[in-house]
Amino acid sequence: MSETVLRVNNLQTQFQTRAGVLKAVDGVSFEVGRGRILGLVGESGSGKSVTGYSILGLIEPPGKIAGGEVLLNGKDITRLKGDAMRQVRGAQIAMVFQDPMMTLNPVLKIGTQMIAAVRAHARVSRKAARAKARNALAKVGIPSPEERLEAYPHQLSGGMRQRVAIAIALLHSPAVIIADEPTTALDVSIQGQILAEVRRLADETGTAFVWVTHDLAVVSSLADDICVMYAGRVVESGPAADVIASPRHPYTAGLLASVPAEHEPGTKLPQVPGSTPSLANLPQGCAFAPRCAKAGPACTTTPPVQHFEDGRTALCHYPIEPISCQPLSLTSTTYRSAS
Ligand SMILES: Nc1ncnc2c1ncn2[C@@H]1O[C@H](COP(=O)(O)OP(=O)(O)OP(=O)(O)O)[C@@H](O)[C@H]1O
Repeated sequence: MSETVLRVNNLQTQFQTRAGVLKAVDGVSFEVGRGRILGLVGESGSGKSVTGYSILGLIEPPGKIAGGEVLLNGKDITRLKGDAMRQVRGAQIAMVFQDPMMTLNPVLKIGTQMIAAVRAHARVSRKAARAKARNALAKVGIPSPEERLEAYPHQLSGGMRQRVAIAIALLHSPAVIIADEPTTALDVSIQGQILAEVRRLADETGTAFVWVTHDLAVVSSLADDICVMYAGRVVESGPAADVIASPRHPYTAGLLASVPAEHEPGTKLPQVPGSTPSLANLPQGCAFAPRCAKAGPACTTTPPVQHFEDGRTALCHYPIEPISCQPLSLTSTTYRSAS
């Protein structure tokens, strides 16, 4: 296991609403090693994005981090405020959003924006900042980077804009990048190219990624490790290949069973039968029990975290026995670099 760069411990993020306190993230823990990619997967509303925003200190009232720690290279960043957090964000930990225009200003040239981003965290000349920006564009596979610096965002395709957003995130060689569904809106072949670049970048630069997605096909081929979230909790975690080959939590098994064999990256994860519960009205005990074929009498009480071989976990009273089955091929493309 590579050196841990991000450790999330018992993170709790809540929103005060008219319906009461919503526990959007309820005791989430995971860690990511240098150069590793963690896939954070689950249905809509499971708490993936709020987890990402919490790590970056981007939760605004009526939301708040109610407990837990986010250790970046061993230092708890949940305690940082204002400027101190802004210094960390962008330099040591960065975000890539689904819509690159969350990062890019439509009325400024790419070069102007990237130079400003470099100089926000480093005392360097404009010339040196421009060279750094050009290198970052080249690193994410953008052809003719010098020309692209002179372009406005609207002059680039969606895929190129997302590559620019990734290049901006990489400018300061952050320890961690949180990526929130950054390829979901893109054409499948462009998505495949970007995922291959991301795998290469993680391997070459050592930047760790937390990759938030609905799409198990993406996770199965891109991620080293998986956390499956349901109703604000991690219900299963472990090495991606092992979890996909032999899920131990009935929810993960349901997600996998609902993925067609020829599932293409970019399509939304089909739903497990039943609907996701309202966070304002969760059942007692296991939140998944009402949808679970394996639910039994114990499920009215909070399930324990079961620890299995190879660091795998499942939050379940009745975990599935390990099976030796053929590895499920969710996609014909793998995004692992050759090294
Ligand atoms: N500002 C907010 N106020 C109240 N509730 C919120 C707020 N932001 C998020 N939530 C709630 O937190 C829960 C988790 O949301 P989150 O966006 O993290 O889910 P997700 O798994 O990322 O889903 P999606 O993939 O659809 O974005 C949801 O029930 C959502 O309604």
